[in-house]
Amino acid sequence: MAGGMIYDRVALIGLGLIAGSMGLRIRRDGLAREVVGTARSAATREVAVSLGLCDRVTDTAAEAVRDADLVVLCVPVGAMEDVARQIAGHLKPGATVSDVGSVKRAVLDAVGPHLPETVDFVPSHPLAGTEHSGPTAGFPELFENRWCLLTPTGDSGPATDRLTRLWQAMGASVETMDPDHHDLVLAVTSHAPHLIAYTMVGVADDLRRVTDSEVIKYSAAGFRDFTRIAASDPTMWRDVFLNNRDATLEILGRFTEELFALQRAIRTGDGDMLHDYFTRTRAIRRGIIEAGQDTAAPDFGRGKTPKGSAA
Ligand SMILES: NC(=O)c1ccc[n+]([C@@H]2O[C@H](COP(=O)([O-])OP(=O)(O)OC[C@H]3O[C@@H](n4cnc5c(N)ncnc54)[C@H](O)[C@@H]3O)[C@@H](O)[C@H]2O)c1
Ligand SMILES: O=C(O)C(=O)C[C@]1(C(=O)O)C=C[C@@H](O)C=C1
Repeated sequence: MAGGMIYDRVALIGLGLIAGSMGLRIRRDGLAREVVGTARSAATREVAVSLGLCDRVTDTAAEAVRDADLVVLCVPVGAMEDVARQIAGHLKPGATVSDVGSVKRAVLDAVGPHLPETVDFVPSHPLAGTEHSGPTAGFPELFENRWCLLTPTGDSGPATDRLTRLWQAMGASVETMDPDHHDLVLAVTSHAPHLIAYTMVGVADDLRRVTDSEVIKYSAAGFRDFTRIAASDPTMWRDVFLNNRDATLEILGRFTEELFALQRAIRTGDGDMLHDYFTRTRAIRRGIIEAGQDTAAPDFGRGKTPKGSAA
């Protein structure tokens, strides 16, 4: 469904999974008159144009943001400051600058100080992704039925409203949130789970010598899901952990305590404890489904075929 034109010119910096999905959706539904993209490598820029992720590409970020009324930084969290420095002197007065980083406080602190007072900075985080990265990974339905969290600070009401309309037109439900609170919530729901998946797949890899290829051959569904998550982009996830250190360490501390309690129950044969624990966690899953938030069907994104649509 077309959402009508919301911006005149949108500039996407870094042409990977998220920027690609935004560009395809914005162009498909006419949400901007023009989408300009830029990436460091000429090969990525060429692929982006050939796939229609943007109308045109520029060699530098400084050129891409010229006359753009929305600029979205779609690079790994650790690269945001460098990009902010490159674009700062070239932004159109009155423009909105946003980003899609998975961590919000560190990006706010890294980008904010470089931006002129004539622009509004409205950070965003679409809670949508896959384990694939790069310009070929994007698809226009990525944000459909997903949350997008905005963490504006200061006086950016009209800019936030307009950006909200864009994310909604791309299929997302939008909420605003305090950046530190965002980082704590995401440490629980995304960052720690990714680290646990990385660890579990690492353990299986260590065991390979003992089990030969059985770990892969007899991979059950739970472990397969872990391997999908653990196949995510290494640069992106390195930057997430380095930039959401305190919240992630806080959650991992709690995780370790719970793990020890379960370990003890197994060792002492405390079946009641295990049963009670698993009953509690099952209720949480059922609550998510009843709230209609189980949009992350296992195949969604993998085959780039949204739930319910024909392959
Ligand atoms: N993948 C996900 O599941 C997901 C979900 C939500 C948000 N995010 C966030 O979105 C951002 C982009 O992630 P993605 O999945 O699209 O990644 P991606 O790897 O698909 O794309 C990142 C792009 O940034 C470019 N890039 C990397 N380092 C750069 C640098 N130093 N300077 C300029 N460009 C650079 C890469 O070449 C690539 O074009 C990240 O901040 C990530 O935390 C990712
Ligand atoms: O489905 C996936 O592959 C994801 O991991 C996406 C996911 C997540 O849900 O944790 C990963 C990182 C983001 O910042 C947002 C979404």
